[in-house]
Amino acid sequence: MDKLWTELAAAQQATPSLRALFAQNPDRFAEFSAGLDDLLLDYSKTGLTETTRALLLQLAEATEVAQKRDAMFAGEKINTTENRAVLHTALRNIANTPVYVDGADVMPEVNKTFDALFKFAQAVRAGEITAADGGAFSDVINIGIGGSDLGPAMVTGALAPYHDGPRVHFVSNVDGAHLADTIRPLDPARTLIIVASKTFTTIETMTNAHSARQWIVEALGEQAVARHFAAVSTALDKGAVFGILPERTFGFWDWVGGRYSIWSAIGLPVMLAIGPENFREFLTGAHEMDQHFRTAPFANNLPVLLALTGIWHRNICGHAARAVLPYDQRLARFPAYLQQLDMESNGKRVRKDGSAVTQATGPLVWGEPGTNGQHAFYQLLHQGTAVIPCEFLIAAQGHEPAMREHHNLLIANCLAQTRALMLGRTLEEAHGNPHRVFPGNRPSVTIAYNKLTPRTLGRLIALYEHRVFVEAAIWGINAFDQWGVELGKELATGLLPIVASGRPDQSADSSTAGLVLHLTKKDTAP
Ligand SMILES: O=P(O)(O)OC[C@H]1O[C@H](O)[C@H](O)[C@@H](O)[C@@H]1O
Repeated sequence: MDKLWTELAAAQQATPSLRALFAQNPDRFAEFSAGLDDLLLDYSKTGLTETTRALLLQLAEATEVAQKRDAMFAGEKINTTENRAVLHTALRNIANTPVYVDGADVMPEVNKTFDALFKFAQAVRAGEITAADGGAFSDVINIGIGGSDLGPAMVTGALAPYHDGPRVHFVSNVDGAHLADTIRPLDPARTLIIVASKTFTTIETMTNAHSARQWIVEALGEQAVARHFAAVSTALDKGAVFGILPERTFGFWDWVGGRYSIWSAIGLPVMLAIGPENFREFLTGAHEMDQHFRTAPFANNLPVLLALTGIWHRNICGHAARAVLPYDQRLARFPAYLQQLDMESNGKRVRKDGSAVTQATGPLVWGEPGTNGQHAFYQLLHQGTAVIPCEFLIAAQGHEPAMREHHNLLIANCLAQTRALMLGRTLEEAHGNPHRVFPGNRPSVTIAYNKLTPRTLGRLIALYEHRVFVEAAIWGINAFDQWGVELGKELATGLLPIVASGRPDQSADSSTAGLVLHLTKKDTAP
């Protein structure tokens, strides 16, 4: 395997510029793109050549990506540090083929849970499950954080044209401002609150849930809690303690990672907003990508190819970041969603066996929708000293046919950016003005699709999930644990009494002690 890395590094040195690659090969687009129906991955504007692509495909083989993929789908406990299977794919297994964990088929339980969820969502939407006063719910607040927030919040935003249910709001931050600003315009009598937490112990979510409970109790009385709350968790008993009825408590399983949980009961706010049928379409799209990932030859396999561009940029070219740039306003939260998916999964420094990695792992992932980003940070993408590979997402059609002129502008801008990054502008083309020179040769991939439907969104998310999987498989790391978030949580718990008392003890370092004193002194501001 070391030999492959060495050969890749040598081949990279010999790679012509993107300008040259396109000049040499008029068929480059056709040869360096792949698709699944209308979903197209164009990676021709990266430096990959036939040689380096072949080497990367060999690397995927040498690191047993296919075997690791099959082990995941088969329900093997590939999350070794937590001794768990990884089966978010079972949640969208609309083919309903059996999926075994510890010898038992999980599909009957999955189907039962979806039946209950869809029934609940439909009844709330139809005004059959009502608020304490017998009226319908007009608003829903999802209280959750991390995977219990980013997935449903992103998907709810992305599928706005399909909303025909109650308005859905999201509260995640423990900063009281988030809850306060969300509830201010809402009527507690018309509001359903979902407490979404895999563990039901996350301090931010529990704190927000208790304050929201107080808001309901103060306005409607203690007896209203049962009618105004629902819970989503793997710890079903903990919801009952909170006063949430068992029939409004929806479970999922330890084999669903938080950042992979949008396909589970965590998707309840989405089901409420767009309805069970559209949610099923969303699951169908993801299932189609799963099937593609399992069966397509690697040379045409979208998650594998997207992962290989990632490996090329991170490990062979040494680029530390990648930008995700949806030219799709409704995907505004997609970069934030991917930050958790990618960085919490692949921000690791030891392999599965505990040995230190010898290759760089997950890059910094960031981004904003275009065209907005163009007027903000694209300066650095084009002329900054760091090269940041970009991933553009764009639909052929918007949901606003009467505004085609807008959409044409969106497409033209997206393509112009990929072209500008690739071509750059020479000193000669810039008439000798160095400030107007663009180095160019900056790579990007473009993911294009017909329209951002529930099904397409399902495919897109599954594409990125499996991309993260393939990269982790090549690096030999566990993409499914997140021990790196624990230390901060432990220290916060230890600091809370000190902050509450305003009296740091001997154990605090001078910076922490100084900051505690500064932040807990009486407000003397004018
Ligand atoms: O759903 P919960 O158990 O409340 O967890 C919410 C989030 O918190 C944790 O800190 C993890 O880093 C995330 O992966 C998780 O999604």
